[in-house]
Amino acid sequence: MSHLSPLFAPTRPIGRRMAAGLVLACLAALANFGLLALSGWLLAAAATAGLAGLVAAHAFNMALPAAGVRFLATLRILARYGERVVTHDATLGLVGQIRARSFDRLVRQPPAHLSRQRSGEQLFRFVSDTERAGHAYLDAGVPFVTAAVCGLASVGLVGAFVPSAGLVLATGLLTCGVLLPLAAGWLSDRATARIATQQDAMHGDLVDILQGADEIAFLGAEGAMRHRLDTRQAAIRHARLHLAAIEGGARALTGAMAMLTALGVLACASTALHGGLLSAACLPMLGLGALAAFESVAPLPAARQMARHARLAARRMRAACALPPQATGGSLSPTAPLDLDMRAVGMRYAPDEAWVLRHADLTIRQGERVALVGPSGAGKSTVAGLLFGFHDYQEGTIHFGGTDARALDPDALSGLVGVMAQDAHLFQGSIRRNLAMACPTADEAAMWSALETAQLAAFVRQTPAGLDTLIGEAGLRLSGGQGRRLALACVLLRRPRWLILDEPTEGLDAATERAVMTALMASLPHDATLLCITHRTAILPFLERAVEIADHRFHDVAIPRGRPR
Ligand SMILES: Nc1ncnc2c1ncn2[C@@H]1O[C@H](COP(=O)(O)OP(=O)(O)OP(=O)(O)O)[C@@H](O)[C@H]1O
Repeated sequence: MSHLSPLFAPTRPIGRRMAAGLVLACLAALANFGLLALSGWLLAAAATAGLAGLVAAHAFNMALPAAGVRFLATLRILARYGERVVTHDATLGLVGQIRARSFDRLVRQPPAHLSRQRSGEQLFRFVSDTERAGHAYLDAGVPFVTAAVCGLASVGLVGAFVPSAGLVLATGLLTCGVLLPLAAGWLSDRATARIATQQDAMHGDLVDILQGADEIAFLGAEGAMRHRLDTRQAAIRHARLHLAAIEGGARALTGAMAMLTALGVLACASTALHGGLLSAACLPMLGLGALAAFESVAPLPAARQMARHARLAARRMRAACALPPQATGGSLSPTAPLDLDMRAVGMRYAPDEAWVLRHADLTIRQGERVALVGPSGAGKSTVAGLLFGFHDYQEGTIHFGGTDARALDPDALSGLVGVMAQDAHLFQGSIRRNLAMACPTADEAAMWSALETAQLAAFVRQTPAGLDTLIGEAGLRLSGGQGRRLALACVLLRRPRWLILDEPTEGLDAATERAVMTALMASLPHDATLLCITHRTAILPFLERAVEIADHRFHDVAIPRGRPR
């Protein structure tokens, strides 16, 4: 059970609902067993009374057992209905709780760790694995507990009438309720693991395909992608068929075993009948009761497979959430200047990859306006990621505002530093929604002011819906340049004291680029820092200092002078 705790341990209210669901499930199974057994007894007793003559038939009291049959039938219906409602409600609650807990843990993990995972696989873990793990109670726990309770009760009752029949029933139930699920589980574990692996990879592929749909179409790679998905799907189908065959075989064996056991129970009961130890009416009661007892063990091989699915899902969730939360607590001093100080930093994305930065020193003082330049792939974007913890570094130290960057509280940092990444994401919805996401407290005047600086206000004004113009998923209804300017407006709206802009004027014509840079520089408070990551020499004259990344280090370089026009 260690894998169920603490990520999967139910809260007290959910635990109570789970327990109530188990009680109702057991009640429904016991009512079913009692109903069949009592009906068998009633029919046989009525028949033997009828055969014994008119007096015996009149003396036979039908009312009480008939009322018992009606009571058990009603109880079975109500308990089954209640069981469905309560167990499903508890399961939904449990899944929701597991999702909330795992989300909480995932978001507190170091961004460097999160950014190394495939987003599709992360999505799968979060959606599917949490559901599977939460369903362990419904798909495996309820059937096993019900079978155990009903099995014990039926063996007890049958054994109370004829002990040898109880022994036969116990042997049959143990074979089908323990040995068969174990054997079925042993045979299906590899297929279950294969399904999990393939589904993991397929969800990763699907997200890749959705995100790169345009590129796949342009490259004419639809066939290759379809083939890849088909291959995975075929492997999943094959494994599922394997599981279905095992489950079907186990069900057939359970059916055969139920018949054999019922015959064995009847044989023992007949011996007792001949010995005068049992009345004839009890014979069908014991036979039907034995058959009814097998109804509760029939789902166990499938439940064992579900338990394995849930166990794998729980293990993956636990692994995904295993890293300790990002170390925080390095609060920034309100008086210390927000200087960035990198000393002898060495960074590479993986131990077997080339160093991006090595022995790299850089100091940027608060209020400086700096361009970070260098050839493509030199490591410019990596520097922004290092400050925010999206990438980890292996050597040296990075301090921001005098505090170790690794220990900085991400919330405090995001309040001070605004980053416009190279692939800045826009959210589906309106322009207003995107601006409000960046700064929920901003009023309309502030939104327009940020749009003015980003040179997007004129475009928004001439659209019929203005700020409420819908921009589509990931800003698809905007041009590349408009999307970047909206992303810039979002960052400016937060009025951060440090601004990191990765290619802010990418996709803009020369005149708009100049207008954006002029308005941006005019809007910055004098103590705000600007770090512009850029290839575009046209924006260098707007800045005070240029730093080039070459040979994995930072080098100050001269800015071509001449005032920007
Ligand atoms: N997530 C990643 N995993 C592994 N390597 C990466 C990753 N991101 C970048 N790199 C590698 O790190 C190096 C620096 O990349 P980076 O994006 O920082 O360069 P850049 O100077 O910003 O390039 P560009 O100007 O083309 O945007 C490159 O060699 C790149 O291949």
